[in-house]
Amino acid sequence: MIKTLTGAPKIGLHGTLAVPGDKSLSHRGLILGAISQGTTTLHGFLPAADCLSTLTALQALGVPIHRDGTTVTITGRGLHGLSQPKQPLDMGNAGTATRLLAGLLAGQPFATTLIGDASLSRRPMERVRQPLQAMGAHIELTAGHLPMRINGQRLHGGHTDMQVASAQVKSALILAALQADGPSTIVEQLPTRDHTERLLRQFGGHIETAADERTITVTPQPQLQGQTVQIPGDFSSAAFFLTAASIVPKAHIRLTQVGLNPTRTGLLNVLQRMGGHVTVTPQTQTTEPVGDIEVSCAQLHPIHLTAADIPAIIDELPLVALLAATADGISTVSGAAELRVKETDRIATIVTELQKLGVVITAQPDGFTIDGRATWHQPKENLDSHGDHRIGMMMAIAALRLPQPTQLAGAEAVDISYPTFFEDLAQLCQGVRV
Ligand SMILES: O=C(O)C1=C[C@@H](OP(=O)(O)O)[C@@H](O)[C@H](O)C1
Ligand SMILES: C=C(OP(=O)(O)O)C(=O)O
Repeated sequence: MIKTLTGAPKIGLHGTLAVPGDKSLSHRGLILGAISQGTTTLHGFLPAADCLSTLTALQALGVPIHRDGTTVTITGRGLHGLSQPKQPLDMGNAGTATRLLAGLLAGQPFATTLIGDASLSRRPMERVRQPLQAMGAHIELTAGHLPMRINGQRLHGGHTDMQVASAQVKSALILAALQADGPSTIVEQLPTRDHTERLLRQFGGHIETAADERTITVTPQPQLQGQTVQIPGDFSSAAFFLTAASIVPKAHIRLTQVGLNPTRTGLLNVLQRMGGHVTVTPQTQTTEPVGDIEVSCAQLHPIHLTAADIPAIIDELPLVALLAATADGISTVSGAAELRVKETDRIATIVTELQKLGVVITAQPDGFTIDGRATWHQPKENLDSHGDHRIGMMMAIAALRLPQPTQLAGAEAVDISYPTFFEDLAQLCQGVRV
């Protein structure tokens, strides 16, 4: 689908917005609800394609799930109550769903096959197969990719040193460890988002994180109890508007009830370091920290990010590139080779798309260099999401700096994580001043 983007809003961006629920927490709430006893209710669920892939897969595993808008009710089947699906589970575009379910299904007493769309079928799955195999799992891949055939086994607890900084792999190992015959220790290279750990504790699981924030111990065979979960707004969705308000002249917006888990909010630190105008007002914390964020336009300065910065900003790196493309100097991002194995090779797609606007950006194997001092121009061809939701939304924000309208090809990709993105953006473009 080609979408016309209207170009720079004359009055800037204004107003107050509550972005939809968190994608990572929506996946996890469904999965933990499915393997608990009793009813789980998710409020603020994200009804986007990725999370609906998880919902449908769990229904095919015999879990009764009812959705009414953003409220989801799950009748838990317990850790041992899933049943063999009649067909392969189609995970669509969702990397998180695939990796997490691989960990869960590795310990179930039946065989399952996971398949996905063309993008997901190119993404690496050896990263979950290898450590799960060390716990006794039997998983066959197709040249390292989907289709994935999982022959469920009795799993063994043990020690895993993770080879990649990935919350998806960590969460797969935690879900496997719940079903193992003894305790498991998982050591991360760098701390990654800890939603699985926090939510599992809420459901009654026994999981401990050491003071180094990288060593996790899981005690198996818990009696998980269904919960009521309030899912906060997705920081990664809010990030598009944090960026927009920072780079669009006269902008001033407020985003409410946003998840502020510190393992996710690297973009706030980046904006502060770049000279952005951001104010955070925390609310009462439950399982996850939540708060409001106010942001207005500022002249940004260059930034240099390295490997240790990356996990807390992994999905926001396209936006870091956009911010850097307006800064008054040269910015660098390194240690971000993981970008190459997301929905697209995001280093390549960021560079291709921003170059269409005259941005001076060079790809490196593990990041990029951007000189923000170049003058932008209207693109000579359509902007393109390349089928990647975050690239499409980043370019829609970039287009707010252009004097004339532009066209975005593949705009339907936003449905993967933010189906109402264009409506919410239009609301801020016409917004009431805060
Ligand atoms: O665990 C999660 O919910 C996610 C983890 C990240 O992937 P990796 O952990 O593989 O980097 C992130 O890119 C993805 O959007 C969601
Ligand atoms: C990488 C992402 O998601 P996933 O890995 O779940 O496909 C994303 O949402 O940017």
